[in-house]
Order: sequence, then C-alpha cells, then structure tokens
Amino acid sequence: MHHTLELKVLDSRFGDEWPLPAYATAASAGLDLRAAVEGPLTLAPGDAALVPSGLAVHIGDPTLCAVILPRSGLGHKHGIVLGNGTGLIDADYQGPLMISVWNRGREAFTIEPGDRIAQLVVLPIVRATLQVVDEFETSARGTGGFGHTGVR
Ligand SMILES: O=c1ccn([C@H]2C[C@H](O)[C@@H](COP(=O)(O)OP(=O)(O)OP(=O)(O)O)O2)c(=O)[nH]1
Ligand SMILES: [Mg+2]
Repeated sequence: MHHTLELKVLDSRFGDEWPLPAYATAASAGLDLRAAVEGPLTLAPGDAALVPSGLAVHIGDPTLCAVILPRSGLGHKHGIVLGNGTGLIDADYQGPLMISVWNRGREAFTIEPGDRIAQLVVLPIVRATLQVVDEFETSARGTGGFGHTGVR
C-alpha cells in the first residue's frame, strides 16, 4: 500500500542541517523522527520528556493512522523508549508531531538536536461499528486468555 503523506516543516533545521524523514531501505516500514530540541537534553533514569519532532503530518484518510514506535537499538541498548508506550497519530490530527521519550534504563542518556529517536509507521485501520449482543457465537477459545493455552 502507498499513501502520500502531507507534511509541514515546523523547524527550519530540516532541509538545511537535517534531511526530511526518509525510508532507510526499499522495504523499511518506519520513517525515523528526529529530536527537534534546541540543545542537548539529558534524561535521568526514569525521566520522560515531550520532544517536538519539528514536523506536522496530516494523514487525512480515515482508513489509515500512524504510530510512533521506539527504535530498537535505542530501546534495547539504552532504555530509550516512549513514555506513552506507542504514540497513535489520528488521521485527522494536524498539530505538531510530538514524541514522548522515556528513559526506562538505569543510566542517564543525552539526546542531541537532530538525533533520530523514534520512528513513524503508517498503518491501515479498520473502524468498527459496535453491535450490542447478549451472547457471542461459541468460539474455540471462549473466555480463555492470559496464558490459558500454557507455555509449551
Ligand atoms: O506520541 C504521540 C501521540 C499522540 N500525538 C498526537 C496525535 C494524536 O492524534 C493526538 C491525540 O493522541 P491520543 O488520542 O493518543 O491522546 P489523548 O490523550 O487521547 O488526547 P486527545 O484527547 O486529544 O485525543 O496527539 C502525538 O503527537 N504524539
Ligand atoms: Mg484520544
């Protein structure tokens, strides 16, 4: 699937010091997002900060959304993940794209202006109509969950 994503550049360092987000390889799913901070930002262990990406996107199409995900290297090696777990960007959102950065690690971590700190993934969405029923048609799983099928 392909979608043309409208993008507003909010930080003039894009196009000059920093390239616009781009897919790193022909089959990459994520566009890396940069920290559009004014100066170095040090996150102590446990701290979170709302970091501007310097960009706004308007997805428009309600059958799409975008998610902000951690970068695996930063998350695994340095404990730099997202304060909101995953960021969900609605198709009708037109405001600045913000990144909640959380240091879940045991050491302080410094983010420099322009560092690629997270990634944006555009995804298809199914919007559901809720239908209230008294009983569900029986399924193989039924109400079993939370490990009820065991480990091995
Ligand atoms: O990491 C994120 C998550 C969300 N957003 C923006 C886009 C999204 O469409 C909007 C609302 O997000 P969400 O619905 O998750 O937050 P909320 O706390 O429910 O706010 P609202 O009441 O505005 O929906 O905030 C970001 O910029 N970054
Ligand atoms: Mg909401």
